[in-house]
Amino acid sequence: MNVLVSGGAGYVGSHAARMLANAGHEVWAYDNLVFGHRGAVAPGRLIEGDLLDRPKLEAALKAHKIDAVMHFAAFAYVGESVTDPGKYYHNNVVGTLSLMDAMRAVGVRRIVFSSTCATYGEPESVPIRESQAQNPINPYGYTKLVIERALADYAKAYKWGYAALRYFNASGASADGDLGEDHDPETHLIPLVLQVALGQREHITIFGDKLPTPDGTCIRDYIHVDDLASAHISALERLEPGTEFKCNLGTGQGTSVKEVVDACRRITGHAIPAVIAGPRAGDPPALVADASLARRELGWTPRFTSIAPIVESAWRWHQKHPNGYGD
Ligand SMILES: NC(=O)c1ccc[n+]([C@@H]2O[C@H](COP(=O)([O-])OP(=O)(O)OC[C@H]3O[C@@H](n4cnc5c(N)ncnc54)[C@H](O)[C@@H]3O)[C@@H](O)[C@H]2O)c1
Ligand SMILES: O=c1ccn([C@@H]2O[C@H](COP(=O)(O)OP(=O)(O)O[C@H]3O[C@H](CO)[C@@H](O)[C@H](O)[C@H]3O)[C@@H](O)[C@H]2O)c(=O)[nH]1
Repeated sequence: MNVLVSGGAGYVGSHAARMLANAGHEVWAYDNLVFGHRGAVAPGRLIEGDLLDRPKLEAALKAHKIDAVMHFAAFAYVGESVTDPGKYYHNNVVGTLSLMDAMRAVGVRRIVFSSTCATYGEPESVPIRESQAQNPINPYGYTKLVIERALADYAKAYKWGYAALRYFNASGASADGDLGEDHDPETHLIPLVLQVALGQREHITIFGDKLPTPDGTCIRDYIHVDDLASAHISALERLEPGTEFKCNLGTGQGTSVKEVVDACRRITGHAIPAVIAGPRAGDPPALVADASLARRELGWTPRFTSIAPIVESAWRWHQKHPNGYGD
């Protein structure tokens, strides 16, 4: 297939684009480079453009005879979405509608969308199944939920096939250490801990150690970025007009913040000082996927099921690229 990967210069999108190309698809990354990196895209495969630029999008879809879109482009800082919701609704909702309408105008009817477990808000129970109520507790989560709904409506009315994949915590890096996580500012736990091991930070701050979890720190479901990528490809290859997938993407395993820090200590051999602070506002104590639906519907199985190999892959990337992509 000819696939347009929006946000293809970003963290998850670049891994998916590379895996798609390796699987024999023709791939074009569409990214405005606000957070993305030229070095994360295969040479000659970047179309520099904004989601809100409808004419440019339509031209790209037409010129490359695009069959399907993988849509990663969005803003994803939960805290900033609370203080500046307009920025998030504009980019994530208006921007995505611009993309969807460009697809409609050109006749592209397959899309795989990056949703998030943040659409569930405070979960009713853990592990989280797709049937749980979606009540986001921040604007970022709402922007993703709005698009899930819009996709369902477009799919019904215009006979689209779509997948809304609700990721848990994307983590890790490509096996060769050439693609990885480079966010500025960085807010995610694993890269921050590894920056301590690289000597770029004094310590890691642990947000809360008296939460209702076995060791008192937050539990998350860390899913390797290449496993996310392979789930996207499985979904894409199953999309027909009228197909609808709404699946969690996680491992089903919870790992606490302390366990992540300990794994990083073992793997890097660095003492990694940790400072305990209060919990971060809006952080649920535990988020773990029931990942069985994606296994059944997408025929997908994550290869990374424990934190150590995920951290090992991230550590390879950070050692090889201590300053990220360097742009
Ligand atoms: N990283 C996670 O743990 C996680 C978890 C759940 C969901 N998600 C979702 O997955 C997607 C990818 O996340 P990521 O961590 O790779 O983020 P990222 O910031 O690394 O990548 C997003 C890319 O989209 C581009 N972009 C943003 N707005 C754009 C616009 N208007 N036009 C063109 N390009 C634009 C950015 O330049 C960037 O390259 C996002 O939609 C995010 O909400 C991520
Ligand atoms: O310096 C830090 C950073 C994080 N944490 C904790 O580590 C865990 C993971 O945090 P982080 O890596 O920031 O990820 P999340 O806040 O869980 O959010 C990510 O995962 C969500 C889905 O779970 C996505 O929706 C978001 O886009 C993505 O940022 C949380 O318990 C945090 O409280 C710390 O203790 N110290």
